Amino acid sequence: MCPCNSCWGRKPLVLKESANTLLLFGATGDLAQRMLLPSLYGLDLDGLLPPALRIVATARSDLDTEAFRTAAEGALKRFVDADYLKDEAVARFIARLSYVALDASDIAQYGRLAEAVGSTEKGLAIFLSTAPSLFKTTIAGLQRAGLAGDNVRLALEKPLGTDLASSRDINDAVAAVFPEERTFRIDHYLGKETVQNLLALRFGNALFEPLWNAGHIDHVQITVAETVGLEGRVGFYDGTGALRDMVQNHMLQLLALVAMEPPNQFSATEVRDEKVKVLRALRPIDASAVETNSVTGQYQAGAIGGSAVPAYAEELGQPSGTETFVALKAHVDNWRWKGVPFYLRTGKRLPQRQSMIVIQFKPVPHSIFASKGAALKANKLIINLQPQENIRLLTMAKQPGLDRDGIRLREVPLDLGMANAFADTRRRIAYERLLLDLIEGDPTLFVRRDEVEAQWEWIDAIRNGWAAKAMTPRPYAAGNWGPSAAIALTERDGVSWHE
Ligand SMILES: NC(=O)C1=CN([C@@H]2O[C@H](COP(=O)(O)OP(=O)(O)OC[C@H]3O[C@@H](n4cnc5c(N)ncnc54)[C@H](OP(=O)(O)O)[C@@H]3O)[C@@H](O)[C@H]2O)C=CC1
Ligand SMILES: O=C1O[C@H](COP(=O)(O)O)[C@@H](O)[C@H](O)[C@H]1O
Repeated sequence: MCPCNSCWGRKPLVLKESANTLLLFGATGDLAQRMLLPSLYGLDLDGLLPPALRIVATARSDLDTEAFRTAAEGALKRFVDADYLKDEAVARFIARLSYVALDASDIAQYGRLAEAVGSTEKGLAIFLSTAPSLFKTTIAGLQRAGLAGDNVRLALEKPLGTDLASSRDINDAVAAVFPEERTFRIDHYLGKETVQNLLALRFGNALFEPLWNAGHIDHVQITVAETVGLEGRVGFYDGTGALRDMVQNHMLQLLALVAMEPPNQFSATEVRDEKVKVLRALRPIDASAVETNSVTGQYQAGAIGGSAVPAYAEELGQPSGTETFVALKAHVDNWRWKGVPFYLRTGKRLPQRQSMIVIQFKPVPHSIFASKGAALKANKLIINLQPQENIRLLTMAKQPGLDRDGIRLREVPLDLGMANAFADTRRRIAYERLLLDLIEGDPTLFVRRDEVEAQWEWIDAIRNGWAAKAMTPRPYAAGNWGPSAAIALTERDGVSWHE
């Protein structure tokens, strides 16, 4: 912590030096192969990794360094766009890698890891891309092997618990060895370019902030729709469900970024202080509110893009009460957002992959065009996170022409998008930003303990409410936007989901 004795320990002591070793747990896993190794390669390609950085990979599989390097090269060939695979860059990256086979649950084996890592004096960044059930022993093993000292940072992948109690348990185990300023909790949505661009849009322009409140905004919609189903993560997903898999982390982070007050600077403490205030101001959706403010669903057999898709229970191999879809109507109880609903929805096997935030502004107070028969639509700001990354402001404009009987208006998008402005920039994987920040020691885009715990507190109330009201997921056919009750959730307020 900061030694200044005047900031109540809130100010992080930022470790300015880049780490010279990255220790990657779970290096043979899906996340490492699909995202982490390609991200590290991308950083290396662009000359962003410290020249001397070594990457020590570890997992249970009985491989040696040569075999791991071959597997890593295979992963790059599969998951990196061929345009960016340059022989020289691949060879340079692969040469950074070494591998140590280790059963992370056996604390006695960590000595071998310490040997491979060597001195931590010049900074060690550790990334746990393993199941959370391994976190406690891993942390104990690292400590015992001398891999947890002052120059060591620890990054943890989600899920950080399954409820507030288990999350506290993990956080306590981490905090016993790694102080908060050296703990980097990953939410990969914070690494997405458009998510960071949301902050630039809000706080880099004079235009939006004066309107960014209940006086001018009617409601906010946040949609994270996926076409994929279980993708082989049977045990994990069925024990988790959409609320805990997506809302607890990614969607609440998006909501917090939309709703937060301007931090006085773009730095870790200030940004996270503002986000946590929003999370704490979320009105609980408890047993008295779950039936009106939440809808859950589970996909049945259907079709997406013309291809037949089996039901969730069929993919799982047994009946289940787990929700694969959730829609919520949330409120942030503070002055800025008084009376403004935040509608959230996420689900698997929806018609298209689409993540977006829609800010629906209120209509103009009086239409001067009504007497001429022209209809006005209220402005809408649409922030597309994926698959397209762009920001559009829907505005009203005059339809060109000499209309004798009046004036015709139409809705036109003002494209504030990155697609055109940065057409020559390589689209980065979200983990590139996060891995670079971990290596360099900047925690701004990582989630602080109080944020995670505020998120869980809100989620636990919803789950307890569902249990108290014996709510079970409603069926929806794969390829639809969830059960019809999710449409009714907004239509009751005269609002339609933006599609
Ligand atoms: N995959 C994804 O898209 C996402 C994953 N996550 C989270 O990231 C973490 C990793 O996910 P993912 O890569 O998909 O999981 P996988 O099951 O594909 O990989 C798990 C990794 O952990 C290693 N491992 C398992 N048990 C041990 C052990 N006892 N000792 C040492 N290593 C062990 C495996 O090694 P080996 O194979 O050699 O046994 C493997 O490298 C999970 O917590 C997951 O929830 C979060 C967001 C997205
Ligand atoms: O964390 C998770 O995120 C993915 C969706 O990530 P995205 O970047 O592709 O939007 C989701 O599929 C997965 O279930 C969840 O665990």
